[in-house]
Amino acid sequence: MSLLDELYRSGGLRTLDHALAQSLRRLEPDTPDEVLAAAALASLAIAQGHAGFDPARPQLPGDATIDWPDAQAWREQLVNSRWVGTPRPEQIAPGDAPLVFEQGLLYLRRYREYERRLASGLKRIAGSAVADSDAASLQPLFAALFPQDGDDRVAGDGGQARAAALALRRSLLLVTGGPGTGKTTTIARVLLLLLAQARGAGRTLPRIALAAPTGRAAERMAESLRIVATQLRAIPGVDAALCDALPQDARTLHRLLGTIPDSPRFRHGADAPLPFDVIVIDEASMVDLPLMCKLVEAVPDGARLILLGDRDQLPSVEAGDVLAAIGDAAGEEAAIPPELASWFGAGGAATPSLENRGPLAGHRVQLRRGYRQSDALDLAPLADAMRNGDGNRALALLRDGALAGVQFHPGLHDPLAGATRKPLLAHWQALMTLDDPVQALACAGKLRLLTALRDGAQGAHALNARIEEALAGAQREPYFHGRLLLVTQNSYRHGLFNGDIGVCLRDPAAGPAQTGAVTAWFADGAGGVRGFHPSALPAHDGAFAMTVHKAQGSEFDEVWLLLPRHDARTLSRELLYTAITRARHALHICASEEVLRAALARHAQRISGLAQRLQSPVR
Ligand SMILES: Nc1ncnc2c1ncn2[C@@H]1O[C@H](COP(=O)(O)OP(=O)(O)OP(=O)(O)O)[C@@H](O)[C@H]1O
Repeated sequence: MSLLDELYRSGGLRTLDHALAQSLRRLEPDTPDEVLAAAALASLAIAQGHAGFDPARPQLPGDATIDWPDAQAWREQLVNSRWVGTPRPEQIAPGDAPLVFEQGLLYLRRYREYERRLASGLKRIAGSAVADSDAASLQPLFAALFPQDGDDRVAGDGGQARAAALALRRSLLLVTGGPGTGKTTTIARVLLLLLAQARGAGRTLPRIALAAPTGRAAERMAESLRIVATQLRAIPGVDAALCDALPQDARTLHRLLGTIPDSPRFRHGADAPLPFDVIVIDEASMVDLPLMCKLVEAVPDGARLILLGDRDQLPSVEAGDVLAAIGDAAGEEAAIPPELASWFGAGGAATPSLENRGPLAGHRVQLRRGYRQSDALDLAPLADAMRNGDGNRALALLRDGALAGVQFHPGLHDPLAGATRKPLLAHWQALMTLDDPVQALACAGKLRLLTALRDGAQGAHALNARIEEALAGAQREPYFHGRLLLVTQNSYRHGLFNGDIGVCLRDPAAGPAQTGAVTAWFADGAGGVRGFHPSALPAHDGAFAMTVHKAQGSEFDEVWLLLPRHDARTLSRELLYTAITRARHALHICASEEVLRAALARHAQRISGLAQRLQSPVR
């Protein structure tokens, strides 16, 4: 049996992957079987979140054991195939070859081009000079925003102040850090400095855009920014008029770039750059390779791009772990620009030296200290252990039971049965007693059951069905009073986005038999709500339980995390870290020790050539 047939029969390939290989065979029947198989695997790689396929690390989903070809011989066959282009790194791949072999990876041509274009776009932004100004005039405001005296908590570990200083001097900046390390707080201060800088130089104020990959993340970003703006007004030496000029709203990346109906293209791109001088993207770890490429190409020359994110979270579902690659290429830490070192007193001189001299060196700051303290939840030690994949430490902490707000239920595979059923259902039953949409949505955000899987007995679908039945009976109406909904598709027409959560409420004046009296309510992002007839909604699911992937970018007061009975490839330390950091006040983990340990031993690693491209000098 040919390798391609073996792969297809094993069930690991998708029909699409197989069809690509078959079409190459039809066009040229002599194409070696290994080349066809590699083409199918390059197509499958995208669906698995990789940018390309590495013949030295072949793998299929499922348990099939395949006798893989020797990696070196396989590579040679690929580079000698007419279907495979081998352009130089900065060269556009030839249009007549659907595949590209480069840096040891076989790419679908389109994804290789996304990587090449993204790398070249990031280098363009990193290399462009920022508007020069008299830095000294900003020093008093900087000192007010980032006091350097040891007692003041705003000085923190210096990471926030360093990020701000760098943002003044760099047109590309990556600010990474875990939840509550002050990314939004810092960026609000940076924006204020940039506004003050422009005003001091007599220039028009910079046009600022805030965006995030999902509607929920954009809403959270805008909310945090509004809170920080209020705090900033109270700082002596900060001009309230400048605080008023801070942006109040954030949008999704799709909306920022301008979707064109039924097209993967956007209105803004290299030919029609975004009309902004400063572009800040939150939750950048969720942005996939094609979208980041399109964003970066739409950043106008001379504009600033600031990416905020937590690289330890799950990478985007689609291809590429872009934030991690940019982080790797930028190196660990950036030094304070020498011209601003005096702002940091004695500490300014002791800045890290830059070992890494690539084009992105000096463009990243990692915020390390967490500020979002809750007396109710002591999450930091567990989050650190999980982030580092330290199974022994994580389990010791969980078994010990000494972390406030964290409860471990070892071996509990069904929280909807036994002693945990009642308290879980009680929360949603309380939701069903509410009539006011604002209150109901606030109540909805308090508790969420998170699962690693979508399908199967422990998947989000089955759990939602069981919760819905428990709440409203087997004969329930599809949109019963108190049902939670999760939007699974972006709809610009509705202003509803993948990940948005809504609640169905019956009009209190309507009789029980009255149909059409249920409205699905969603937050409008400005403290209000918007109602939709359920039949008019874009694609949606139930939302009492949801996958960790869907919960990314959201937070809940109480999180119940349910892991599958048996280890699964989707489990990883990034998935666990993302899940537990969704909790604000209480966290319950239902899992066996073996599955937790196996998950923490696995990295949600993505195969990509981006970091290497970003490290090579600009030509
Ligand atoms: N230097 C600081 N001193 C005191 N409090 C701070 C400091 N930085 C941030 N905080 C507080 O910590 C909390 C979290 O800050 P912020 O929302 O900016 O973090 P974040 O990294 O953007 O979080 P997330 O990843 O959840 O979006 C806020 O309540 C903020 O006021």
